Amino acid sequence: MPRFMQLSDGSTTSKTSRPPPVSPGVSPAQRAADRFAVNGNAVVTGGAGGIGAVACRALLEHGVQGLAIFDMYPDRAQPTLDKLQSEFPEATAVFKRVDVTDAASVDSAVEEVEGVFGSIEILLCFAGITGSIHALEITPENWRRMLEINTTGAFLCSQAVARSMIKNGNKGSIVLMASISGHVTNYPQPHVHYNASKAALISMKSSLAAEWATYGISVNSISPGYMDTVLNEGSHLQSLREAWAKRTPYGRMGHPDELTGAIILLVSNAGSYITGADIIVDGGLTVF
Ligand SMILES: NC(=O)c1ccc[n+]([C@@H]2O[C@H](COP(=O)([O-])OP(=O)(O)OC[C@H]3O[C@@H](n4cnc5c(N)ncnc54)[C@H](O)[C@@H]3O)[C@@H](O)[C@H]2O)c1
Ligand SMILES: OC[C@@H](O)C(O)[C@H](O)CO
Repeated sequence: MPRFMQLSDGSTTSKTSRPPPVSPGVSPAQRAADRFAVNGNAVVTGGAGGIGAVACRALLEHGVQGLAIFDMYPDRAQPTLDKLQSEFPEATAVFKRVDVTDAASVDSAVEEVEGVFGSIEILLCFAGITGSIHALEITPENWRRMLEINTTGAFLCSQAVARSMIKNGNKGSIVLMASISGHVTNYPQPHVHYNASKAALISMKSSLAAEWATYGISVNSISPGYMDTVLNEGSHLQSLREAWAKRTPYGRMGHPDELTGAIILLVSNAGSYITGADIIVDGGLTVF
């Protein structure tokens, strides 16, 4: 599996090396495509549906060859996998039933994926849960579960994949799914545990970026605003959805596909000098 990006002019570059020199033999359109090409193999946690599944399609569109979805629910993952495999027959997409909070399950899935694909260059840590409970009513179990899945899970997956990248001498890119909830307090729904779990991810991204830069591994995060996914669906959420749209300068919730530009930037050669960054994609919600 390629350790370096193969460019259309025959040269190679790595995610963290300088951008390729402008080559006279290559058309501007091809250079533009090269800039956002994503080579290698990827693991996407929480990729069975929602934002994760949309991100999987974007990775394959941009050239990822091997894709592994780590998620809890095979019934949700199977239709996603079938669709991706039929749209991208030249790629290999696999599902691993992984609970991201279980270090042993994460380690063995990473080892298996390494065995199938040979290497892992990209990790998207998108598995997560939400939940609205007033702070006075949150139980220790509510608190621990939120932090375990959203924060500890992302750490365990990042650690396992970074160990694999370093062992194989691979450079790579890790993207953590944070949220505007890590920057500002959500309103009107109360969820201090969710907000804390996402704020911790934004901090974790900076620490990991600092520690792993030496190995050529970039670590960044994305902070979406309110996106139209099942996480935010249901008639009981209708009034909240309206309130969120109203608070957003763009006047609407975001579509998951509107996150893919930021994701591809962070894992392609276009992002070769970006590490430790958080990209807010929120229709302007956090400008106030
Ligand atoms: N939808 C939004 O508005 C929004 C905004 C900001 C951030 N986010 C974040 O984006 C991510 C994806 O959100 P989504 O809207 O697509 O939600 P989603 O519920 O559709 O997807 C989350 C996925 O994570 C998986 N998952 C949950 N616990 C897991 C575990 N222990 N192990 C493995 N997989 C597990 C679920 O099975 C699910 O497939 C989450 O981290 C969420 O916090 C969402
Ligand atoms: O901040 C927006 C999201 O993180 C999330 O969709 C919301 O907080 C769920 O209630």
